[in-house]
Amino acid sequence: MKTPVIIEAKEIVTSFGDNVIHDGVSFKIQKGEIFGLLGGSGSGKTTLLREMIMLQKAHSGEMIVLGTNVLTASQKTAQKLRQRWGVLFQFGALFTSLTILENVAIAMKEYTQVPDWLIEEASLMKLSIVGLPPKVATMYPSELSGGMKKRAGLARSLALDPKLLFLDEPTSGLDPQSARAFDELIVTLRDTLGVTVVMVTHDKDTMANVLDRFIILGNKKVQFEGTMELLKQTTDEELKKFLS
Ligand SMILES: Nc1ncnc2c1ncn2[C@@H]1O[C@H](COP(=O)(O)OP(=O)(O)OP(=O)(O)O)[C@@H](O)[C@H]1O
Repeated sequence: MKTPVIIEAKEIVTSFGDNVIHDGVSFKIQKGEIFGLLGGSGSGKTTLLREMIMLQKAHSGEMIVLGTNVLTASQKTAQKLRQRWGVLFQFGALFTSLTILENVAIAMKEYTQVPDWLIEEASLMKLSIVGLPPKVATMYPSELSGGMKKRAGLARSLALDPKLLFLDEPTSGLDPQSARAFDELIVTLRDTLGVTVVMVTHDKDTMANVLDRFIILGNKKVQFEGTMELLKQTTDEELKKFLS
């Protein structure tokens, strides 16, 4: 049976004024994979991710996410769609004046009619899924280490039980040990919750150990799409840089 496609980018063109960032970018992300957006600095990885989650609009092409072309989606469709994915931005962005439990509970409070006691239970469960102990619930972001903050951010992105997760540079700013532990957590989440994960990363270890497939952006186009095994066979000197 063919694996369903969760995201398909077709001939995406993006420009900021005269500055063309993507000029005909196409790729597919399949259900259940951990997919990477790679490329040199300024190649347009984050912009592509922002286009998938409707924070930015491509100039032309199609960006089909969970069956909807997000470039032409109505406001109502867009609002519903946003509840079907979770996002963890590079700088975590936890609300500093709220406890960790309150941070995790925000989306549930806003988008569901679930009673408060159940939201609290569910939030504690999300914390446990990402490997944080219950005592963290009453703490504030400033009291947590970088790795714990990332985990709390991840717990928050899981609040509405999304089947799709977007992560922007998830291991940046973490020490090597925390970064590898976070990598393992991503794989565990995919294996246990069945989420599809899309991430921007520069991290060579993440690339080798976590990603099932990835694209490499360069010269405004997709220079490579496939697995690490496939990349190892490349003779292209520019692409080889992603192996070392
Ligand atoms: N809102 C914006 N207005 C103007 N230019 C922008 C905007 N957002 C991004 N750019 C430009 O688009 C290009 C791609 O940026 P983007 O952040 O997507 O690259 P990236 O591959 O994620 O880079 P990095 O790895 O350095 O984070 C850059 O040249 C950037 O300056």
